[in-house]
Formats: sequence, C-alpha cells, structure tokens
Amino acid sequence: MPLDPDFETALKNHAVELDGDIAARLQAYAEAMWSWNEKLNLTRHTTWELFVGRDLRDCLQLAPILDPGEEVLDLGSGNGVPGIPLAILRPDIDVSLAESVAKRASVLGELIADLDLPVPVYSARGEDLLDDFRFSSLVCRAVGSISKLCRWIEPHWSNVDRMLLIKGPKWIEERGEARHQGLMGNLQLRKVASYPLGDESDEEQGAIVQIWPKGRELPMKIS
Ligand SMILES: C[S@@+](CC[C@H](N)C(=O)[O-])C[C@H]1O[C@@H](n2cnc3c(N)ncnc32)[C@H](O)[C@@H]1O
Repeated sequence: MPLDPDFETALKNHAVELDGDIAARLQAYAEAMWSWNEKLNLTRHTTWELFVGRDLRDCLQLAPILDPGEEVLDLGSGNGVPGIPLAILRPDIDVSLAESVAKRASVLGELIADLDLPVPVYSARGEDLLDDFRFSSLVCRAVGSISKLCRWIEPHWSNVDRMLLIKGPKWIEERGEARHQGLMGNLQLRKVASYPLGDESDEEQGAIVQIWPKGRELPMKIS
C-alpha cells in the first residue's frame, strides 16, 4: 500500500524514520481507527500531523524501553494507543489490550483482526485482569493520575513488574499528590524518558514515568 503523502510529510516534519512495512501498517491502523471514529468517539487526533506528533511520538518513546519477550498490558487502550502502534513497532514483545467500555473493546477487536496482529483484547478493567494474568509491564496513556493508577494496581503488584505511564508535564504535580496521599511509601518512581511535546507550548515536556515496588530488582534495564 503506498503511503499517504500527508503521512510522509508528517513523518518528515517530526524527523521520524520508519521501515516501509511498519509505516504502511501504522497507516492502515490510523485509517481504520479514524473510520470507526465517525461512529464512536475514539480520538481527537484526526490528522496525520497529530497522529505522528502526538500518538506515534509517545509510542516511539515507549518502544525502546521495553525488553524483548516482555508481556505488556495496555490498560485503558481506548483507540489503541499505545498498545496497537507498540505491537506494530515491536513484534518481539507480546502486547494485550484492556478496555473497560465494551463498545470500544469490540472496535479494538475489529482493528486487531483487520491488521492481523497477534494481540488479545480484553473487554475488562485492566486491574481486574491482574487477578488471573501476569504482565511484566503495564503501559498506560490518558487513563488516570499517578494516584489513581497506584490505587488500582496496589493489590496486584505480585502480578506486574512495573508500570510505564505516558504523561504530560503535570506528572510532577501528580507525583506530589501521590506522595501526599501516602501512596508512594512502598514504590519507586523514575522518569525514564522525556521529550518536547512539539506544539506551541514547546517548553512543555512529555515524559514516561516508571513505577515499581521498592526492593524489587527489575529484570529489565532502567534507561
Ligand atoms: C481518554 S481514553 C485514552 C485512550 C488511549 N489510551 C489514548 O491515550 O488515547 C481512556 C480509556 O480508558 C478506558 N478505561 C478507563 N479506566 C479503565 C480501566 N480501569 N481499565 C480499562 N480501561 C479503562 C476508558 O474507557 C477509555 O476508553
């Protein structure tokens, strides 16, 4: 499938270089997701510029942090970000998606089938899955504050090694709030990536924040 010239321009604008097959699969994902967007409110990022500058940018920052063979759960997948681009960018990791709204989970299932990706989709709250399944990394964008996620995952740390949260610049306030609420006592937190948001507010930084239990040696590197 030839690449849409506007997608190619957006990739160039953001200095993103991708293997041709990966770019074609990402394009197929975005186009299929946007066609569902007309029926279900899945995303406001409906231009190639926003797809590359926001969605893909976050996924490209997250992808190298994950180690080969990891079992990853995207909690609150919604439109499929970050889980679907991640599965396309990193076929060497096992990605699963959790989405609590049944209609959105069903669309995610359709997208995964269309794209022929080996990605299970769970129509469930992500934290409930941790009663029965184990994941090395839980990844998450735009689902809740650090406090909220720490509360959800608190009873389940035996079944997850770490959380990797894609955050905007407010993550520092969220960390303060979580500390103030006494939620970080048994947890460690480290910013493992930061990058410009690339819009008018160009001083603002996106960040990937890793949270994991104190005293736990992670089997994977911390960059
Ligand atoms: C604002 S959307 C973000 C979607 C996508 N992650 C993104 O970054 O564009 C949040 C999604 O998380 C889902 N959600 C909220 N809490 C959840 C939970 N505990 N488990 C699974 N899905 C959840 C919502 O239904 C919604 O689709």
